[in-house]
Amino acid sequence: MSGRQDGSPMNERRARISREISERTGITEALIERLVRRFYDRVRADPVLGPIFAERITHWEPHLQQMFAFWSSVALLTGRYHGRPMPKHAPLPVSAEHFDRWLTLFEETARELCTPEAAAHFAERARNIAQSLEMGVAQHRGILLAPGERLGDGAILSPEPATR
Ligand code: HEM
Repeated sequence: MSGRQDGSPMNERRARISREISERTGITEALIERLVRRFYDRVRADPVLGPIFAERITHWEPHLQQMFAFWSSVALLTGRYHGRPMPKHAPLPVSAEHFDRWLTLFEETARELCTPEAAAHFAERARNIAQSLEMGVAQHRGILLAPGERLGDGAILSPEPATR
């Protein structure tokens, strides 16, 4: 973690960008903290996702702190997060249904706590990251997903044919 907040032009520029996003969307560090805490309360109570987390996370507070930094970096471009999510997710026993459930709970929580604009800002980023994590999980199993394809239990789920 660098965590250094000197007055360099780079840091000033980053701070200005974060402030602009915050003013436009209403997203603040305090809102991120509320969102993350409530989201993981739901994840832990969820029959599909709860057991996967329970097996891997015993101390929740450090994970939550890491997720505050992650969402601060993703939503406000603060650069607070320095981890690498892909290696942590690639070996998980998950498929499309887990990512869909994760996104449903996350978006529900965001809609409850945020303005529509902030909820959309979070949801768009969450979907993109979830998609790339799902591709990473697939690749870890030797499966290359084409655009629109989803990861089934060990197999590929083909995209639905377009309905007209
Ligand atoms: C199938 C759905 C998901 C499951 C079951 C899952 C599970 C987990 C678990 C168990 C960890 C802790 C890993 C460890 O410390 O060993 C973790 C960490 C993390 N997850 Fe997920 N996750 C899911 C989806 C997502 C999505 C969609 C995002 C982002 C939008 C995300 C972001 C993160 C981040 C940033 C970390 C911290 C990684 C680090 O720096 O250590 N996860 N996840």
